[in-house]
Amino acid sequence: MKIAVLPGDGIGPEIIAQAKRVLDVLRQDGLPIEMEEAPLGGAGYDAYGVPYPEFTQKLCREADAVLLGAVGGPAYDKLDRPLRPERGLLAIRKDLNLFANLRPAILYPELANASTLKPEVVSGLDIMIVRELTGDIYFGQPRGIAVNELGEREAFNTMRYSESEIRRIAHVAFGIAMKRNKKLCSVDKANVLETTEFWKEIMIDVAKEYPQVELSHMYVDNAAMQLVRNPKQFDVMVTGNIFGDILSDEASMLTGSIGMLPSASLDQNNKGLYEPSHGSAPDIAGKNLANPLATILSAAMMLRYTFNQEAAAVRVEDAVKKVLAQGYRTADIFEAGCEKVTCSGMGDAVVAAL
Ligand SMILES: NC(=O)c1ccc[n+]([C@@H]2O[C@H](COP(=O)([O-])OP(=O)(O)OC[C@H]3O[C@@H](n4cnc5c(N)ncnc54)[C@H](O)[C@@H]3O)[C@@H](O)[C@H]2O)c1
Ligand SMILES: CC(C)[C@H](C(=O)O)[C@@H](O)C(=O)O
Ligand SMILES: [Mg+2]
Repeated sequence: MKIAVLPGDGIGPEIIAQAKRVLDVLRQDGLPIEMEEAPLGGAGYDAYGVPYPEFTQKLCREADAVLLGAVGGPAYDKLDRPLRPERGLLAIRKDLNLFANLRPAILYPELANASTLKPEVVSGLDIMIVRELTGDIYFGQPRGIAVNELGEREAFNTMRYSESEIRRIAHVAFGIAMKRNKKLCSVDKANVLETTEFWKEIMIDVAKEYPQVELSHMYVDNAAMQLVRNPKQFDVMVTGNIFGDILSDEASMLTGSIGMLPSASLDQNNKGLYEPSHGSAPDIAGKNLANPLATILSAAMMLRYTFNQEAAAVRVEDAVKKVLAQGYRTADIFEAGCEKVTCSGMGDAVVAAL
């Protein structure tokens, strides 16, 4: 089980350290886990002058899975666009063909009060957001900032999806729906954008191969509203790269904190990159305050999706449930009556629970 570990920037190294401790426990208990580290994002720029260095690329290509912290930070925001940390993240997703991004928003019962929504709105929540990750306006050409024919500067990006790109993510989403409650909601803006009108057409076509799945469609603006009005109407949601980026951050707050939302980014063969859905949180970096649970839960997803180690994945998830039941809380999910712990303190608790 060869894992490339990319701590990244900001809180990345702090949260990755805790996930590594969890994997160390599993290794001591017999899983053949090998971990090797490499820099990505700002750390890549600092070490090699580029956000996705060749050294990192080679390690990730050779590994079975990649565990990533987060990238980015104010120190790098003034760099030329191709050198910025976020470009490193997009590059690795594209390079490894990680087109299927799974972002499960699950509310642990103990955190019902940590959500900013009323407990009855979110209790029992279990949504899987399937986000297409290597297409859309993120990668579409042409893009840029240029002077137009009137001599004025203008900026442009291109929303683009090919039929095969939509088909393959549709199959992933329908496959997941088949294993869950056989309900899939495809989110688009087909009333305005041709790209997503086409998306909807292909979703309807692929649905013929999954007659047991009930497919519905929703415009993205309505979906954003419904996610806070009545999130439990959703089971599996599938959408494009940009809408999925936004809706998954929104869904994270249903679970109490963005520090709770893990993710898996998979290729056709379930090789995957696993990372929390949140960013490098520069405001709390270096203070040992970050919530490491999204990263630890991402490691659990890695055990499940890439390594087929369901029992080990459940063991990690159960350990997370246990520490929450024991009342341990990082600052982002803290409530009165609980015990506030640091990032490494939460790691201690999870290791003890394991
Ligand atoms: N996958 C990634 O690597 C990724 C994702 C999103 C943003 N980013 C980058 O991160 C930087 C900061 O972006 P941002 O501020 O918009 O988003 P962010 O997710 O880093 O932070 C948003 C807010 O959530 C809090 N937060 C995030 N993760 C947390 C955790 N684990 N525990 C407790 N609190 C947490 C932060 O303190 C902040 O207040 C930017 O450079 C951005 O490009 C990277
Ligand atoms: C940092 C950024 C490139 C990234 C994205 O937009 O995909 C992030 O927001 C995410 O959700 O993983
Ligand atoms: Mg995002």
